Amino acid sequence: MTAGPKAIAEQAADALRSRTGVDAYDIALVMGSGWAPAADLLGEGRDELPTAELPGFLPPGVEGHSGTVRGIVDGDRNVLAFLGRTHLYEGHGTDSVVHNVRTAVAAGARTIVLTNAAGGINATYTVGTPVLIADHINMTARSPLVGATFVDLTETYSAELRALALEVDPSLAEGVYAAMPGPHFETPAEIRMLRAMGADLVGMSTVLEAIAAREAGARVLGMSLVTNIAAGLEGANLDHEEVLAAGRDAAETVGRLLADIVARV
Ligand SMILES: O=P(O)(O)O[C@@H]1C[C@H](O)[C@@H](CO)O1
Ligand SMILES: Nc1nc2[nH]cnc2c(=O)[nH]1
Repeated sequence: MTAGPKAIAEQAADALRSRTGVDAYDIALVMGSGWAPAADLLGEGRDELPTAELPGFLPPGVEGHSGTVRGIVDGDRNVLAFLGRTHLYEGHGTDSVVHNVRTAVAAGARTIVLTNAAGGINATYTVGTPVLIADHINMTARSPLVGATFVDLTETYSAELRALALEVDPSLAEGVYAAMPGPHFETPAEIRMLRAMGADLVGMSTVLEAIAAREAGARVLGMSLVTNIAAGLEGANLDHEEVLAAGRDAAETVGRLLADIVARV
């Protein structure tokens, strides 16, 4: 009988421990498209290894997702940063999407920071705006959970962690993140639908990882970087290069913000 996803996450955590010599990580971050350079500001990188060398991880499938995991020493805390993620649209199923979070929890992390690149729907957002995720709308119609695991999602994105982030920058916007299956971007009609549903941001990741983190009892902080205005709300067409370029431009600002928030967690 093949090992279940949580057993594989335990194996990945054990492999991580033996590779880094770190017994437990305090906090884990997932760096979305364009966020990897921000990780350089999180503290002294001590270990870095390809995630594909750990059980259950797949090689990177998307430009801007390096497929490495970095162990960072931040004062007296051990921070784990996944420089990239696996997306649902890569077609490997939900367990592959949330394996990073399950491995981080198995390695001791009880705080998970999920970052992503997103399209801006809220008219007050401009490209380069970091937005705290207050809640999400899961339009993927998928869940990483199977069976009668009725996980409460009332406070998926920790109010305590959001308050900490707002202490760092009281001007931070907060918004609702809608996750679409992708990999295609949205039609203008879909963006109008999401806006009518109350979404401020639209992306293709994060929500399944957040659900898996909540099932595991970890606190979640979610942050989007608005890398483009969502389809149809402004003239320009959308492409991944634009997303990555916006991430590079904002890396210093969002990296410093993230470092200041992580230091308070
Ligand atoms: O990993 P994230 O959600 O940041 O990646 C975003 C969503 C798509 O995967 C890609 C589109 O450009 O960037
Ligand atoms: N679904 C979706 N994901 C994104 N990631 C970055 N920009 C976008 C966008 O406009 N739509």
